Amino acid sequence: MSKPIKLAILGLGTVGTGVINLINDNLDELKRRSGRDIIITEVGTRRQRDDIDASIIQNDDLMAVAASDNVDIVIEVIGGTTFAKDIIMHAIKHGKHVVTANKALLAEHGNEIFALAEANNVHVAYEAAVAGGIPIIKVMREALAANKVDWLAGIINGTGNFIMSEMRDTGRPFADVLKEAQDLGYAEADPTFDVEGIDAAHKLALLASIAFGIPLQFDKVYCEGITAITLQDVNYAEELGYRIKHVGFAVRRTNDKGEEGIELRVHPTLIPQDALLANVNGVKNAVLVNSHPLGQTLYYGDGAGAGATASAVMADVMDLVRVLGTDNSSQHGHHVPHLSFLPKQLSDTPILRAEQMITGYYLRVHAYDNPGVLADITRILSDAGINIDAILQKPAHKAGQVPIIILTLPVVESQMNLAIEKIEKLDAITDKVVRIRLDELA
Ligand SMILES: NC(=O)C1=CN([C@@H]2O[C@H](COP(=O)(O)OP(=O)(O)OC[C@H]3O[C@@H](n4cnc5c(N)ncnc54)[C@H](O)[C@@H]3O)[C@@H](O)[C@H]2O)C=CC1
Ligand SMILES: N[C@@H](CC=O)C(=O)O
Ligand code: NA
Repeated sequence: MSKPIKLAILGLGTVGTGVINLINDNLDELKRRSGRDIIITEVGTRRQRDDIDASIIQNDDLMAVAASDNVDIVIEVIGGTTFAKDIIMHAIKHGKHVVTANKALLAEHGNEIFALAEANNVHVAYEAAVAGGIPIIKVMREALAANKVDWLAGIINGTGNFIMSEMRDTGRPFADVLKEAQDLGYAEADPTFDVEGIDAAHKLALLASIAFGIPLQFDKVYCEGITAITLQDVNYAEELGYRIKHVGFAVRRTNDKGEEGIELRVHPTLIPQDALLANVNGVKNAVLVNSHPLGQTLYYGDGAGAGATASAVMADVMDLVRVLGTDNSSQHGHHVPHLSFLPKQLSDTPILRAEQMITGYYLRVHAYDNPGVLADITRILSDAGINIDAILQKPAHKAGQVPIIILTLPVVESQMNLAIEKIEKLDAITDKVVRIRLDELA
């Protein structure tokens, strides 16, 4: 019988505890699939825990655990981008394979971390970092490896989707639902990462790199969260046959000169109610990938939570167990490149600036119900070359002001900015124009 595979878990919060539970529950499955005993030898924890097996060494010196001779694979689930980075670099330098759920760290420092891993002939696996339990990294790096990806669109933050779904279905207040998402273990340590779209932007940066073969560029992802979305807009969108979802888009575009660019954006967006992504609710995530020649494929499941995330962590461990079991465990043998494409083959295709992005729009304009105001607004839009798809004028709600809802066809953002500036200067307009993107891609 081969030697057991020895794991260290750094951080015993939601995910770390989920991994211990999974191993206890499914030990037999793991062994029958890998042919090896998989044992946790050490954990890195701030406080001693009396609810874990006495054979596991508990250590508050995480650096020592990461370099221990008693460990083959280091699982980093402490989160954050400073200490977690030091510790992963330390583990790599000590020849350990690493499994991490830390999308913030990889989105911001992945280029450096992956390069160090390659130089040290070890792997950094990160299935849990994107869309929780959905095996999207494996799918994109392996199952779709023969395809050229044109675009992908995904609901990739469980907390945000849970909040949006609950608010729409029950009218519960934002803060109340966020608290529940935290209690369920879905939210980040700092939940502004969830509700301001930062977590989704981290995940989109990772997905885009493996989809298009570009270096990680989190700083170029356009990012809007869900905090400005009101129930009023949710309801108007529903009246018009749309649902508002927080979606990440990575889209390859070619301009009329044949130059390629990539749109990377996360934001709330209206999508048709009968679209698949419109019906992904609660903590579920979904990623829709359009690739050539396969066409569209959709991946769906729990995007957060202890069990789902532990499933992804342990799927990576199982892959590494197989690598460790081969004679040649180096990247030249059985290793799928970290970003799916060979490091020297990553391309410098530019990421488009926000003003160059193309989407449709939902506009909510508040105006005094004067004769001609609607004509003025539609003239400004048509002068800017913007096609209107639908208009809804609601009854006056305060002091003779009417909300006017306009849906437009796709337009370059810079054009829409100019049109909105002109609309806001009209005398009859009382408030800033509310704008939410609308995307038929999803
Ligand atoms: N909760 C979820 O559903 C998912 C979480 N993730 C990622 O997994 C990672 C962990 O997330 P959670 O388990 O939810 O967080 P958590 O906050 O529940 O757990 C983190 C644990 O690490 C410990 N820790 C932090 N710094 C430490 C240090 N210096 N020494 C010892 N212990 C330390 C904390 O005390 C805590 O117990 C994060 O990177 C997160 O983004 C990824 C996918 C899903
Ligand atoms: N906070 C994240 C956890 C999983 O990545 C989320 O809610 O999606
Ligand atoms: Na995943």
